Amino acid sequence: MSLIFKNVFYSFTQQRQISPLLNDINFAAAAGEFVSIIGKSGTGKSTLLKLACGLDQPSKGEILVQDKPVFPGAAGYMPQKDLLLPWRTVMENLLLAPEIQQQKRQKAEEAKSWLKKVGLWDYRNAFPHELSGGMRQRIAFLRTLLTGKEVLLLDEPFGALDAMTKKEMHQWISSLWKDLNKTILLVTHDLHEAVFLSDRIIVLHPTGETEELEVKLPRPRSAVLTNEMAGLINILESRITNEQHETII
Ligand SMILES: Nc1ncnc2c1ncn2[C@@H]1O[C@H](COP(=O)(O)OP(=O)(O)OP(=O)(O)O)[C@@H](O)[C@H]1O
Repeated sequence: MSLIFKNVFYSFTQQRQISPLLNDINFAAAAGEFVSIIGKSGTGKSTLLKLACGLDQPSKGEILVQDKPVFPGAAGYMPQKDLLLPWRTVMENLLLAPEIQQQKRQKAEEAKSWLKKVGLWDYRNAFPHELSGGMRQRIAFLRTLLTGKEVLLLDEPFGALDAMTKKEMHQWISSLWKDLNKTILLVTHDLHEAVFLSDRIIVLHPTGETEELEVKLPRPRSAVLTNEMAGLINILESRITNEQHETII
């Protein structure tokens, strides 16, 4: 397993609620699996990703990334905002982290090859303000890929994009991911996105508990909403809105 949450509890010290924000979270993501986390606002999705990044410690329980206790930098992280530095070109942004880690020369070839592969080579010397929202997110995703980590944590990366660009990004990530063999944990509010991209969806409830839904639809998946997809989205919607939940599967 690439990522394991074992009996994880988490409370903020200054938290007003009596029960913990995350309440005995258990799940595992296999190598190469695409898992999404959905849930109402404030249920702790971003907190869960923060723990998976090793940026904070659970109050109780264990988090393993590739069979080792998580540490900062064990997984690649992509936030909702692309955080590209406006004064650096696309290539310079891609090579920022390698530069700090003194791996710029080794990673430069890899960065070039990714830019060519995804059709952004002509933009290598462009500055972020010269790119569309979708292009910026592609660069931000490539930057996460260049970390070379097996586990990638994506926190609502397409949340700020318009509907059409978002759809294009779904197709793009999905076709890229099938050859990557990376484990992806995606936090999203978009149920269609979760169903289109995921092998498995974890619903985080306000009680701090979870339930899971396996997405058994064959790939590549239809860009147009099918009856099966709509059915799954309905199930997820009812699970999110109904706090008195029973197990889905
Ligand atoms: N540093 C903090 N100290 C205290 N409480 C916090 C802190 N950060 C977040 N919280 C609270 O923890 C809860 C979960 O926050 P989190 O951002 O993880 O939720 P989320 O499910 O990702 O929300 P959203 O869907 O709105 O992004 C919220 O009620 C939030 O107010």
